[in-house]
Amino acid sequence: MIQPEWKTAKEYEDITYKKCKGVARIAFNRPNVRNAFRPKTTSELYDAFYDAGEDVNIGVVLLSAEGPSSKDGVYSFCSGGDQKARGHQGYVGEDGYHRLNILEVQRLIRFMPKAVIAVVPGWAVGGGHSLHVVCDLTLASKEHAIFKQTDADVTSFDGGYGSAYLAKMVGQKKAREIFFLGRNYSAQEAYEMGMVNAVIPHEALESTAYEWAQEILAKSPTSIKMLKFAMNLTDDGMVGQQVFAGEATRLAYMTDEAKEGRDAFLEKRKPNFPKKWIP
Ligand SMILES: CC(C)(COP(=O)(O)OP(=O)(O)OC[C@H]1O[C@@H](n2cnc3c(N)ncnc32)[C@H](O)[C@@H]1OP(=O)(O)O)[C@@H](O)C(=O)NCCC(=O)NCCSC(=O)CCC(=O)c1ccccc1C(=O)O
Repeated sequence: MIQPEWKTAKEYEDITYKKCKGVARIAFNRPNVRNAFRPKTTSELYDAFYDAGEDVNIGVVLLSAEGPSSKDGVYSFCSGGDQKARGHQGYVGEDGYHRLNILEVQRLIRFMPKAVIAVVPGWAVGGGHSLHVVCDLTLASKEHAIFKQTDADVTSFDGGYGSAYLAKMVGQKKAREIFFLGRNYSAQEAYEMGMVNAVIPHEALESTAYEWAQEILAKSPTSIKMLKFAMNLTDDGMVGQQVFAGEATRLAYMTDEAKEGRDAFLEKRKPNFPKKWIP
């Protein structure tokens, strides 16, 4: 079992943020409330994910959780929006504004050009369940992971990736069952449905996630990025096309044609493109 030597990348209140050999680990750190997120948590998540996205030395991000709870020893990944912070228009932060900014975190995960792995040590519930859905891969604790959708209990429904994309993953009937009945599902059941990649003994969960990350890091970064964006494309409409096409343009920038186009403009002459119509 590999024991990564994590180094704290930045100190936060509601999350921890560490890095080691190409891998960033962002973890919820409110275990006594089952890692529910309040606006401070989502702002910190956004900041850390943005940093991991910008860091050229990072290729894979683990979204994990600290724990267990010091009150009762229960493990959790995330239990969604903190219902104590919920106002009449969203979740209320220290500035008094009502926000739904976990969706911005979802978009960062979805559109970052790096693989994001959800590492689920315990409860993944409500908005916490949606977060694992939007991650590229999910690894779950054999003993402690429980998947559950309570959105319909608290009238805070994720009608985007959390439900519609989940339905693409597990099928329409199963997704409707998950949301309409709100039952508990074990890691093994979630695996059989197709929303978990592997069920891992709890002791080995974090080290396995790190090993999966290292396997991904051994691949070509451009391939991983283009494959992620290609697989996103059909579900993300024009935005999916925009993200994929942006990277195609970047690849075109690297050709002699692009250099000639730029140089011709700067030298105020007609471009003389290499006439190679590659079949
Ligand atoms: C997770 C549970 C099933 C765990 O049950 P159990 O093990 O019995 O523990 P409890 O005793 O219930 O909880 C222990 C302790 O934690 C507190 N707690 C747990 N979850 C939350 C929470 N979400 N908010 C606040 N506090 C929480 C609990 O009160 C206890 O505290 P004590 O002080 O010790 O009493 C169970 O806990 C459970 O069901 N939790 C609630 C799950 C839930 O309903 N979550 C919210 C779903 S809605 C959501 O997540 C937002 C959706 C969303 O993100 C969104 C959607 C659409 C548009 C935008 C958005 C957006 O951006 O927000």
